[in-house]
Amino acid sequence: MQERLQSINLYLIGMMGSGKTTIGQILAKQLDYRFIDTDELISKVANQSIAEIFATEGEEAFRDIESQVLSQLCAYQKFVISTGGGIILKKMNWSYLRHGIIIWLNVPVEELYNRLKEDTTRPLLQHPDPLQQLQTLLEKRKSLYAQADLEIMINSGDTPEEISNQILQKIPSILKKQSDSLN
Ligand SMILES: Nc1ncnc2c1ncn2[C@@H]1O[C@H](COP(=O)(O)OP(=O)(O)O)[C@@H](O)[C@H]1O
Ligand SMILES: O=C(O)C1=C[C@@H](OP(=O)(O)O)[C@@H](O)[C@H](O)C1
Ligand SMILES: [Mg+2]
Repeated sequence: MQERLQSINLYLIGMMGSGKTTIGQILAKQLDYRFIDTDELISKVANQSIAEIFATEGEEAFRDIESQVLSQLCAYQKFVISTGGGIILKKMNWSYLRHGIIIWLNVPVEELYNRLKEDTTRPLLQHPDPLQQLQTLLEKRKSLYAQADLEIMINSGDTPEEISNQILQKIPSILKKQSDSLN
């Protein structure tokens, strides 16, 4: 599989709580790839948590840093890159994501809510009705996530290891599609 992948990066996209950060680390180990999480890198570069960046500089400033970080990452190879849920919002970001294989972790909104209801680190969920907020965000973003090369439908109860294995199983079909389109 590593040989067939030819060091191409894998980008995980999807809603907050879909497991991008968790599954990206497992997938990277399985592929002998390096792992990076855009949020983690942004936090390091800004020397602030994501919540602090939203509070002090606002979402737009965060989105600009997110784009810059992504633009630099696509120069590297052999990375699994877990993104933040809103990375798909900027059109420009798609030109960076398209350097690699884009994988959408599609998780039902009720499951996202169960995972994140006690979480205080996602500023967009600090809302009087977080379930409604997740539904609204997904409605706005769904057609963008659907532009991924691969959609992984996740049911509650699927473990991160199972999901990572499912991704590994499905990657060859994407590589085939890509090589067919070059012929
Ligand atoms: N397959 C899974 N089953 C159960 N809980 C999960 C699963 N994947 C992730 N989680 C949990 O959900 C929360 C959000 O996961 P995270 O990887 O941070 O998602 P994201 O990066 O997409 O926001 C974490 O508490 C994580 O442990
Ligand atoms: O969906 C979003 O707009 C966001 C998702 C977060 O990352 P995760 O998807 O890893 O939670 C983080 O980038 C920020 O809070 C904004
Ligand atoms: Mg994350």
